[in-house]
Amino acid sequence: MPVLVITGTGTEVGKTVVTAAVAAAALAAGRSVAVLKAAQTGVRPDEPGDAAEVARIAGPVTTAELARYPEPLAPATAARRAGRAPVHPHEVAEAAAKLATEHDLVLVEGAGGLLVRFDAAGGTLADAARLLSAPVLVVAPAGLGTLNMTELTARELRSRGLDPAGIVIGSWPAAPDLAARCNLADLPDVAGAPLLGSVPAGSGALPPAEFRRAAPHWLAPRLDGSWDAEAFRMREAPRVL
Ligand SMILES: Nc1ncnc2c1ncn2[C@@H]1O[C@H](COP(=O)(O)OP(=O)(O)OP(=O)(O)O)[C@@H](O)[C@H]1O
Ligand SMILES: C[C@H](N)[C@H](N)CCCCCC(=O)O
Ligand SMILES: [Mg+2]
Repeated sequence: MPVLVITGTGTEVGKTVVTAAVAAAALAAGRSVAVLKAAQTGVRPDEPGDAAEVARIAGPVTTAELARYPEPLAPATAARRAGRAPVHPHEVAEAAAKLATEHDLVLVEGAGGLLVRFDAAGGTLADAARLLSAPVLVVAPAGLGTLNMTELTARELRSRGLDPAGIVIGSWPAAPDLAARCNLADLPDVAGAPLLGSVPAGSGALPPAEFRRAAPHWLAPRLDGSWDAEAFRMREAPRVL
């Protein structure tokens, strides 16, 4: 199933920008793309959320958002405080599976890092990825502190039988410092997964046409949507179909 789950080492690491880059690369390769933001927090009803931001920058993708809560918090906390129903992992998996029947590629963006809770039972994006048997892309920052966070995320994925498909650096500085430069060699080692690209800092603010032209060059070819199950070593049939 053509679902790629996009998580990160935390919030504000560039998941949305990376999602847009992957979407743009897939669109440029002639593929149809859907972007599912599992739960959007910290955005008012009249504001564009992450999925809309991807569409703005990357181009014509189908967008979906399962719930929106105004406070900038973890979805479970924001839902509880708003007195609203949370989003459960099986709902994320079902929505992604449905979109996958109609698109060549479905990108599922979480909220914050991998273990951020979606519901009061402690359900997370990792649970949704597991239900989908989907590969998980890990977005990481460039600099010091990244190795530990990335290894923790990759280990957690593996402990759940999930596959860290690779790492993408969400915001690569124009003048990378020593730690950022060293991370290029060390990240694949600590994560046990390839570095599949890096998005230059500031590119989220590029004119969309320029972003779309450049995006395929920031990513390894397999992230343009031409990847298949084998490339991402998917091990099991999807459970929600
Ligand atoms: N490569 C980039 N170019 C431009 N801006 C960036 C880039 N990476 C991150 N940013 C900026 O940093 C902030 C966080 O990025 P982004 O929204 O992609 O993070 P996120 O990981 O998706 O966070 P969330 O957990 O809220 O979904 C945003 O304001 C975004 O505009
Ligand atoms: C509001 C923010 N931008 C994200 N959407 C939610 C991030 C939740 C992080 C929770 C945590 O890890 O402490
Ligand atoms: Mg985001």
